[in-house]
Amino acid sequence: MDQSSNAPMHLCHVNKLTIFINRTYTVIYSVALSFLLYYRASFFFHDTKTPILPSLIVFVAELLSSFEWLLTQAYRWRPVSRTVFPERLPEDDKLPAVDVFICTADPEKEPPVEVMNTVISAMALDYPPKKLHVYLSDDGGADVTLNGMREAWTFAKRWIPFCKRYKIKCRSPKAYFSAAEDENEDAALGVTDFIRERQIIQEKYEVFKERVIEYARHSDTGSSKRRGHSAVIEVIQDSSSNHAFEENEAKNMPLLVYVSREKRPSHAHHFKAGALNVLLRVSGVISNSPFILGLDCDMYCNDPSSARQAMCFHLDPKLSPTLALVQFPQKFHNISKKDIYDSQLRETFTVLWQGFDGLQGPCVSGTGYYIKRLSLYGKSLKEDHKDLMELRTSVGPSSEFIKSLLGNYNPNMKMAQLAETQQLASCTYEDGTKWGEEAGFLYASVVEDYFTGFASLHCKGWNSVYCNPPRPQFLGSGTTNLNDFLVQGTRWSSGLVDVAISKYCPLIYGLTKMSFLESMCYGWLAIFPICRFFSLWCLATIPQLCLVNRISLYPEVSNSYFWIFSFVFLSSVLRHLYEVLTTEASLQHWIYEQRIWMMKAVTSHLYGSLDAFMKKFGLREASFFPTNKVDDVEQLKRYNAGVFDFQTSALFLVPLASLVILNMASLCVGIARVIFLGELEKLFIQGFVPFYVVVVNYPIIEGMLIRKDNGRIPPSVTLLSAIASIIFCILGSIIFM
Ligand SMILES: O=c1ccn([C@@H]2O[C@H](COP(=O)(O)OP(=O)(O)O[C@H]3O[C@H](CO)[C@@H](O)[C@H](O)[C@H]3O)[C@@H](O)[C@H]2O)c(=O)[nH]1
Ligand SMILES: [Mn+2]
Repeated sequence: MDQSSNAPMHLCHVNKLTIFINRTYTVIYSVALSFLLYYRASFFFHDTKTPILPSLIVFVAELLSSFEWLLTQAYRWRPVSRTVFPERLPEDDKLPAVDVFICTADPEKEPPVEVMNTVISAMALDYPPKKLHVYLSDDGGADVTLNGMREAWTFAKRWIPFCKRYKIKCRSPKAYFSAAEDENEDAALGVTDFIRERQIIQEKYEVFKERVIEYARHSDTGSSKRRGHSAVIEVIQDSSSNHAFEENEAKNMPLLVYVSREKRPSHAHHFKAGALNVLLRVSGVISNSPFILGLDCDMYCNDPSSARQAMCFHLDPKLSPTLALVQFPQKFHNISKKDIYDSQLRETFTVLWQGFDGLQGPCVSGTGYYIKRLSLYGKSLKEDHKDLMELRTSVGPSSEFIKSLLGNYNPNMKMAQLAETQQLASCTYEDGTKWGEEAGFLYASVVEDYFTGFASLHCKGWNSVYCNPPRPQFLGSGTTNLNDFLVQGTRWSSGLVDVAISKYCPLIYGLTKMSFLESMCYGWLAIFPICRFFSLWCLATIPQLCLVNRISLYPEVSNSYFWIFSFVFLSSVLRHLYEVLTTEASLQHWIYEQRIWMMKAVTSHLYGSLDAFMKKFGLREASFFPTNKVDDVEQLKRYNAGVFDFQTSALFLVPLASLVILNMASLCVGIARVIFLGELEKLFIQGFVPFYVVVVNYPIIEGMLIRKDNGRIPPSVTLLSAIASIIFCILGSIIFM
């Protein structure tokens, strides 16, 4: 390791050409948009024949989507990418310690074998074992998880040395053994010892897996257990010994700790943020590492080098004083070539986060980040932390924990500390403290990651970086059916809109606390669900209703504004296509995104926004239903074949189907008018809107009218939707006439 040289541990690349293209586009498109909005606005003064209401609604929709578009330009202002040189890090004994936090909540939706694979992969990170501590938070309080951890520990004692000896890259045993040989890039392939040993380990893995499955069969995984149970904290170790730290050192094993916080139905538990805060406290009195790797239970380490890669930034003296976290992208192991739901979240992790990175850095993205512990303690530490009384009111009464905060702390576990963890994980510990408001992960939104990154980190002067190396460092399971996808999208929208309509709205609160462009990025995330559901609902109904009622909303072909509208539409579509193609996705994927973007806007974004408003007015309670990580064989088959699976709630299906029916009907009226009245020139744009909606959403039509399998849209839903769109059409006509 060359420590003496001054070579940098990381580089940041600014792509000048991309920046030039992006900024030029922003300018040209802004001009076109201004003309478009001018056309609309002047319409109210000149045209007195046309009813005002439809034009007004369309105008508001256009204003909102223009505003949304403007905010996204911040992400295009200065995208950067980064390279790291972990080989230039200091010696192992100079590396800081890392605590890994893994959260699981429900053994039925999150298969224990997979969760254990994540645990094992984290234990096998390429990092000094003495400096690695893995904590699993189990909100399900399930026996299978605790027993699974004990089994995982035993298996890891064989697995870790094997991985290290043969430099295995993929350290989740499940992923490793299920990959084809050439995918694993095994350096020692062909060496007889290696082949023999791999065989033995594979058998051990099968035994381990069977035992966990067996536990799951007999374990109490009922929902009553999930809602209420006492705290269980256990350092996993061999039953014969009684000092985990010394023993681990001898065996070159990282520390492994099971944490199931106390939960009572009478106490709000604040979902994942609550779980993470318990982990912060419990780990504080056990290992108290200065850095934390946050992982979801399905996100296994696909490459052991992530900790070292992250340290390339955290140990850079120039960056480190203000650097709160290094974020890796979320990537998924189960993405189909025909990713019809855009489960890979392409735009977020290939375009937006790079743009964020060129400013003050991306927000915390839930999983796959290395964060500085100190940055999470909020106000309590940045200000004078010698005032003990104030610390007590802020982080609670535990003196062991306060000792850990003050830094003069020797992380050497004693029984007393372990007893202290019971108190730290109890559901009353946070009463009257600042946990969730200033300290730790924040509770005000179910997208705790986004909100914490915003209010606790970037607003307080911390920065972050985004590291997206060619080999994915972490791989999780993406959603593979429409239902999970829309439910997840609804939760995200709800959590984001929570922030938009709170006093923390980034477009106001953020302006004085961070750079203007950074607050635009945060602002876009908070308000896009509202903008999109509103503008999409309007554009999917108003021009169509007007077409049926012979009200004209757009300029005729002969009008010069026709070209403005055409340019705005075509260039945005082509711009999207360009981004899709330059981020290694296919032409087909571009259509998938256009479609799922519309589908999400009229369902998830709508319901999420409503949910947020209802919570605000006290009409609903916050909820967090973990995403299902168990694949239904049939649904998975459809996803892989690129066929929509419409087995989801009618709440999602009816809006989708009704809107498509309405658009089909208005398209027919439009065609009739063109044929019989020769109104092509007059109707071009207004007829094109439903045409585009129908073409892009063809799978919905197929699901209603053509398919006969289980995944189609049930006839009853189609009927209901048809009735809904007829009623809508009649009501609309009455209002607009
Ligand atoms: O009460 C809860 C609910 C969830 N979780 C865990 O939180 C993680 C994320 O939940 P998941 O169901 O996978 O939700 P996703 O929508 O896939 O998660 C994304 O969005 C969340 C915010 O809504 C972020 O916290 C996640 O990191 C991010 O991956 C999982 O490990 C869960 O076990 C808990 O620990 N306790
Ligand atoms: Mn997830």
